[in-house]
Amino acid sequence: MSKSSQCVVIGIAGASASGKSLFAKSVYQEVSDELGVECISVISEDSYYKDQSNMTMAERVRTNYDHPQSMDHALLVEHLKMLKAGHAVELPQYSYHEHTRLTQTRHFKPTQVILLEGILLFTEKSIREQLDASIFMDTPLDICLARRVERDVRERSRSLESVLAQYHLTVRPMFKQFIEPSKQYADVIIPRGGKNRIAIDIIKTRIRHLLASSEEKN
Ligand SMILES: Nc1ncnc2c1ncn2[C@@H]1O[C@H](COP(=O)(O)OP(=O)(O)O)[C@@H](O)[C@H]1O
Ligand SMILES: Nc1ccn([C@@H]2O[C@H](COP(=O)(O)O)[C@@H](O)[C@H]2O)c(=O)n1
Repeated sequence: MSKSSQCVVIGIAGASASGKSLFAKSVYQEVSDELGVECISVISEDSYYKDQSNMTMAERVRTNYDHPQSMDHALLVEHLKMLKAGHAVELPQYSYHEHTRLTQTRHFKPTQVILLEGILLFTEKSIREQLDASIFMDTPLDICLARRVERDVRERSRSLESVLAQYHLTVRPMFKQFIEPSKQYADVIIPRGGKNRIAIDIIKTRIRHLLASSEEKN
């Protein structure tokens, strides 16, 4: 991407397991198949969970990962500003097994469109100010819970008991306190989740327009 090109950031928020990643992945796959991998990329807010390498595993397990303070949002905002200015960043890599950042980072160059997905994105004004469009995945919580149980047991090495305990202790209460109220900041609210075909097509059309108008300017 040349420094004069625009870098558009589309935020995708919503409950855990509401389908944010799947939605972002589907849009990414289809846009990159059509227009090339160099024009679009995905960043997960989860990469910006705070580093906890100085804590014991017992302490890490007790962290409330659904509270805004668990995230290094200042670093995320700094990176978004750098990407928008045409500079590459060192993207942190996160381990759900270790509950902390990995030591290695990923060298990440700006693309014309960045899909940024995460539960707490709209709760911070400083992040909202960096978003060019905001999408909220409005999937019923019971469906999110069923999907989270399956995903966390399969992909995040969790037991059924730990997923349910965490859900009652932090995931649901923090959704009610922080995430659900942040829906008011969305430009588009998408029901049902990551496989909503019409929503994927609408966002793809918007991206095509953004890319076309950015080419006209250059
Ligand atoms: N519409 C859907 N139908 C069926 N499964 C879905 C749907 N949306 C998401 N999933 C599945 O639910 C799980 C959680 O979705 P994911 O996209 O990881 O959620 P999030 O990023 O919001 O936490 C994943 O295993 C995903 O494949
Ligand atoms: N060490 C961690 C870090 C995060 N979580 C949970 O992940 C959820 C956010 O990710 P999604 O892909 O589901 O949006 C969040 O609800 C945290 O509870 C975790 O369990 N362990």
